[in-house]
Amino acid sequence: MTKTGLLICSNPFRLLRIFPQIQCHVQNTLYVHFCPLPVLDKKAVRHRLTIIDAYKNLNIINVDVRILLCGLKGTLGSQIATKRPVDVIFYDDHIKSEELDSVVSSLSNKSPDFKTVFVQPNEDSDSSIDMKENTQYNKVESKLFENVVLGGTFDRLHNGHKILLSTAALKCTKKLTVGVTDIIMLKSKKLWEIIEPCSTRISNVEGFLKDIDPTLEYDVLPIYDIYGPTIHDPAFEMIILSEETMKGGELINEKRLNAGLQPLEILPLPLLEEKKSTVDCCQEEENKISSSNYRMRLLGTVLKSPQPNTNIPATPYVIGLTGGIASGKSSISNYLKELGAYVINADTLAHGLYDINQPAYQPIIDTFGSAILNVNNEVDRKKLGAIVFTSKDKLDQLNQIMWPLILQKIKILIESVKDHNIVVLEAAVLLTANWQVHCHEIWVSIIPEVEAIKRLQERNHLSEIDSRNRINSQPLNSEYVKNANVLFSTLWSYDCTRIQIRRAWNNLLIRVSKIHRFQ
Ligand SMILES: CC(=O)SCCNC(=O)CCNC(=O)[C@H](O)C(C)(C)COP(=O)(O)OP(=O)(O)OC[C@H]1O[C@@H](n2cnc3c(N)ncnc32)[C@H](O)[C@@H]1OP(=O)(O)O
Repeated sequence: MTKTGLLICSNPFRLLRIFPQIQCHVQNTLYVHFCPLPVLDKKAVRHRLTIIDAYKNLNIINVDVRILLCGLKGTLGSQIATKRPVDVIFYDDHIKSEELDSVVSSLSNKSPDFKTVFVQPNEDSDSSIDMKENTQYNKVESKLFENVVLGGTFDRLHNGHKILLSTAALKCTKKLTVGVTDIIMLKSKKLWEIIEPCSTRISNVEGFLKDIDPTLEYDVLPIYDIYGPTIHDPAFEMIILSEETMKGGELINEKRLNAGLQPLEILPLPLLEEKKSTVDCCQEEENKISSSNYRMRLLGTVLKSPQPNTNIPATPYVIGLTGGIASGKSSISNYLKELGAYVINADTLAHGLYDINQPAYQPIIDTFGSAILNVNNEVDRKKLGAIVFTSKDKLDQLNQIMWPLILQKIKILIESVKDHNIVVLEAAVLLTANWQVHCHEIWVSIIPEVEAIKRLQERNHLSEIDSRNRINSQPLNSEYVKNANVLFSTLWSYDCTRIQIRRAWNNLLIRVSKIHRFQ
C-alpha cells in the first residue's frame, strides 16, 4: 500500500465507481484532479456542487481526500504543488495519454519511484451509485470575489470543513482570510478539552488550502470573538457560512454598516448529514458531519500511547482509572469487572482504614480531634469531609495520613492477584498522589462541571456550594486529560458509556497480548 495517491478523474459524477477500486491502495492522502479543464465562469455553480457532492459521498472513505481546484478553476498551466509527495497516479478510462503526460509533468512533488495505474470504473454496479447533481443551490450566481473570508473551529479537519474551505477558495481570486476560533471561545463545546490546539488547527487549514489551490494568498489567523477581522477590514467582499451560522453573518453585517463599511455578500452552505454506523456509535451523536462526533468517537481509543513502566512488574497490567468527582468512574470499573478486570477501589480501601483498630483510626483522631467521631466512637466521614473539603491544609493533612496506608493495601492486593491479567485501580485523585508510577496506563473519565454539580446535588444531596468545594479540591478536567492514555465521558446514555468501554477493552487486550508475546 502507498501513502499518497493522485487520481486524475474525467467525470466527478463517476467518483463513487472509481473509489472502491483505489482506496485499498492508498493509506493516508488521496488527491483528486479533474481533467480535462472546464471553463470556470460558466460552470462555477456546478463546480461548487461537484465539491459538495464529492466530499459528501466520499465521507465513508477512511483516507484524507483533497480535491485540487486547479482543474476546476482553470488555473492549471504551471504546476500542481501537493504538500505530500505522490507515490501513485491513478487515471480513468477517459483520460487521454497526452492529458496524463501533461498532469505527470506538471506535478512538482512526486516520489522518485512513483507509478501510474489505470483504473476501470466499476461498470458492473448499479448506476444509481453515481453521484447526482444537487440542484438546490443553482440559484446562487457564479460571481467571483477578490477577498473572501470565513471562520470556524476546524477541529480535526473533516469533509464538512473541506467543503467550506474549497468553496471559499473557488469563489476567491486573490486573498482568502480564515479566522480560527481560539480555545477561549470553545469551552461550551462538547469535549472541548480534546479540541486540537489553535496552532495545530491553523496549520492544518493553511496546509489544506495551499494543497488544493496554491495560487491564492492566505491569511489564517486566530480569532477571539465571532467577528474576528470582518468588522474592521473594508477589503472583505464575501463571507462563506454554514447554514447554522447564518445569524453570525447577519451580526457581522450590522456591525459593518455601523462602521460605514459595505456589508458582505453571504453564501450559506448546507450542513452535511452523516450516515451513522449502528454498531459502534453513540445514538447521541449529531446527524451532521461534525467535529464533536469525531471527538466522541475518540472516547475509548488510545489518545496518547502508554510508555513502558519498568518500575513495576509487567503482570498484572495495571490501569489507573481516575477522573473528577461523580464522573462515573465506578460505573466504568463495574463494566470493566464484567469484562474480566480485577478492580481495586481506593475509596473503599480508605473507608475500611477508618475502622476502630485499623491503622488510620488513631492518627485521624490525633490530627482532627475526637469531634469527628460519632456516638459509637467511629470516624464520621461526613464530619471529616465537611472539614477537609473546605480547607486545603486540612485535606493535605488527611492525604498525608491516608495515601501511604491506602497504597500499602493496594500493593498487597496487586501482588496477590493470580487469576487476572488486568487490574483496574480506581482512584479519584490518583494523579495528585502521583500514583501513575504504580500503573501501566492512565484511563480518565470526565464530565462537564455543571453535570458534576447536578449529580452531586442528586446523588450526595450536597448543596451547590459544597459541590463546588469538592470539585475545586480536585484537578481540572484539562489536567486529567493531559495525562490520559484513554479518555471516557459518562455524560450520555449508559449504552454510549458501554460502547466507549468495549472499544477501550478490546484495544487493551491486543496491547496486553503483544506485551506478553515479547516477554
Ligand atoms: C489517591 C486516591 O485517589 S485515594 C482515593 C480517594 N480517597 C482519599 O484520598 C482518602 C481521603 N478521603 C476520604 O477518606 C473520604 O473521601 C472522606 C473522609 C474525605 C469523605 O468520605 P465520604 O463522604 O464517604 O466520601 P467518599 O469517600 O465517597 O468520596 C466522595 C468524593 O470525594 C472525592 N475525594 C475523596 N478523597 C479525596 C481527596 N483526598 N481529595 C479530593 N477529593 C477527594 C472523590 O472524588 C469522591 O467521589 P468519587 O468517588 O465520585 O470520585
